[in-house]
Amino acid sequence: MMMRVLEDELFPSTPGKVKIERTHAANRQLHRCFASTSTLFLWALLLIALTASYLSFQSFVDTSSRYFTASWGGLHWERQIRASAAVRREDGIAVLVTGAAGFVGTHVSLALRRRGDGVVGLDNFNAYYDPSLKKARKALLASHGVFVVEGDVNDARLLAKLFDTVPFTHVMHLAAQAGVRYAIENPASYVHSNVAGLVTLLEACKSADPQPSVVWASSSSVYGLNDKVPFSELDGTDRPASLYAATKKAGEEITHCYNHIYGLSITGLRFFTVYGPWGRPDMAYFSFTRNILQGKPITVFRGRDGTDLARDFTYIDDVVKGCVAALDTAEASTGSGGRKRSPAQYRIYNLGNTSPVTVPALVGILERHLKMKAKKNVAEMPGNGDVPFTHANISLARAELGYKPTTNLETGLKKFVKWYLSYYGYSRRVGNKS
Ligand SMILES: O=C(O)[C@H]1O[C@H](OP(=O)(O)OP(=O)(O)OC[C@H]2O[C@@H](n3ccc(=O)[nH]c3=O)[C@H](O)[C@@H]2O)[C@H](O)[C@@H](O)[C@H]1O
Repeated sequence: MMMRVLEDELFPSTPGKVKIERTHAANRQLHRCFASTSTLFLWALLLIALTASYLSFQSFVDTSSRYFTASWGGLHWERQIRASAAVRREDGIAVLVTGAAGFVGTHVSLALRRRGDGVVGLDNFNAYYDPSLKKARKALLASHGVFVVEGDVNDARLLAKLFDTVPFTHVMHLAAQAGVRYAIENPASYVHSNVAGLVTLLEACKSADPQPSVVWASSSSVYGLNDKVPFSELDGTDRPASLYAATKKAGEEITHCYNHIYGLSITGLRFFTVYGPWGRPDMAYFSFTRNILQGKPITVFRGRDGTDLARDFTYIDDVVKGCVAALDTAEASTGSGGRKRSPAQYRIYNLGNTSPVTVPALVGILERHLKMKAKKNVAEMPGNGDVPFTHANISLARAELGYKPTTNLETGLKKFVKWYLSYYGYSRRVGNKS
């Protein structure tokens, strides 16, 4: 029987049968084909479903990991931001302070908070210098009710979120890549923070509703190779001596552009070698103190012609008063929805001390306060961006901000040394670690 079937299939006896058998075979082929096509189709469906669920899982992981691992976002975070931004005095202001865990940022944030203004900090806690000092400043701010968001001014989404959460009246923009000589080692970091970061911040400010007034840190270094003293805001600033100076000068041009197009109220403050407690470890007065205490040598640079270098060292409390006065006198921005309604205020001020001191004199003061002698090496100023001297004319800041520095280098360094010894755990007998 089996043989018969096989024969019939292989050698059909009638043409009709052949036709029928052929039809059956074709059907079977077709059926197989359909069967395999539908299997394929099912597989394809399964694959698509798997891919889709994988992708949505990925996006779920991305989104949720942002909430679980990112340092910003979420309801609790928003509550902290709003609490920190809450204004506690009549006519108080709500200020976003960038670089809040930095030296000047910490002091300005504290001053604003103490008088009842709302303050939210932003800082990326980068490792340009010991981040543990920045964390300690953050803790100090937290103990005064100032919340510092960990994030970068280049993060446009974060900035948009901050402005969505709080209608800041002012931005105090102090986040920057500081330091004159480090630009030789890491030029890109200056462009990243001082140019790209500034533009990202200004973009956020111009789009914010209401637009905040912006006060930001420029630098005495924009005077560059100028030799007319004291440096006045009316002097030319087109001969920067370092990339740091060039990015600060670029900042002055960039802010002008946002003022002109979008009606942002802008105040640029040219800081002159600011020093004091909670200062920056990369600066000379700070690193000299550390080395003197540790019995290590310091290098004192000297001009090519043998002259001593000099700086218009400015004490932090004086600079803070200048910053706060700049915020208080800043007019409102005039734009909205990314468009200017009328011309907006654009100002630039020197915040210096008006009495330059040479670097060897600075060392002498430190030696007296530390009651220790420095092991000094003298070397010619390397050609890496330093300028021989700085000296501020502060008439404009005095007239328009009521800025009046009151702390000389002797007094200011005394306060700095006191803080340094206490912060780094030296006992009262200077030089001994407790
Ligand atoms: O006003 C500014 O806009 C800038 O001020 C500050 O720059 P500077 O005035 O260069 O301060 P700082 O490094 O303390 O050097 C002081 C002096 O010590 C000399 N110096 C320095 C180091 C050293 O080892 N030896 C030395 O002699 C050195 O040659 C100089 O003569 C800020 O850092 C900068 O971010 C910016 O804000």
